[in-house]
Amino acid sequence: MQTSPVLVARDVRVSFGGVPALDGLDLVAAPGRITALLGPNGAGKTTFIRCCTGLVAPEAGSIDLFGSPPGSATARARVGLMPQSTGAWSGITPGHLLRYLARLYADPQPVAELVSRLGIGPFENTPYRRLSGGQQQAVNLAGALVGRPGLVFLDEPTAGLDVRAKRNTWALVSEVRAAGVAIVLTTHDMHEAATLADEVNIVDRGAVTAKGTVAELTRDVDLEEVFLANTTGDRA
Ligand SMILES: Nc1ncnc2c1ncn2[C@@H]1O[C@H](COP(=O)(O)OP(=O)(O)OP(=O)(O)O)[C@@H](O)[C@H]1O
Repeated sequence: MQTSPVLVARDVRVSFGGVPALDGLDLVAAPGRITALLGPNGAGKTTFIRCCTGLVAPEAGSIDLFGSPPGSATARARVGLMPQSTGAWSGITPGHLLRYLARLYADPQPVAELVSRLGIGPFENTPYRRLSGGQQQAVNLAGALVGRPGLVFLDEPTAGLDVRAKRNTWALVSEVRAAGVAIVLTTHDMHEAATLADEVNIVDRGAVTAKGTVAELTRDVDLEEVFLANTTGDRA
């Protein structure tokens, strides 16, 4: 049975210095489904996520999260974000950061459970800026999930991870999906998209140029070929 979408974005438009970054992007995301956004560098994926989390105000179009606008109290309480990078110079430790974030939510996940599930324990008391890229990714993912979001944005969650860490992240993301969370995932890894995504949206120059399930999109060629056929990549 199809559930109602928790994210509905229509004709979203943003430009920076007169240059369009989002040029009429449409997207929906539903509970218990992984919706992948694939696109070349500079296609507008992160800008779209920033619009959905209230960090960038679109010039036109609409974004509805659980019936509320981005940045509203309702949306903030129910939406999690794993950004591509966070304040990497911070001296805060993962333990402090996660306990601080947990206090922002009414019914957070126990931090100890997340720390254990994501293997953060050995570096829980190390300042964030001293962590490896992969360790920082684990902390960022924990931060996105600590508030038990109904919708979570994962912006390149496995970029730079080794194979084992990547598979661990895939398993966790699949568990989160099975718990009924709507997941919007960006990745440059076509294998990751083919493995995880329920629906793929290919984004080029700020708009969706192809969408469908992996099976629908890859009837004749693999996902990499579909990506290349539907993108130009001249905006990086
Ligand atoms: N704050 C900003 N000021 C000016 N230009 C910006 C800003 N944020 C994004 N852009 C531009 O908007 C376009 C889209 O960038 P965005 O980061 O959304 O792409 P992306 O698809 O996430 O790329 P990548 O795959 O490399 O992460 C790019 O041309 C980028 O240079």
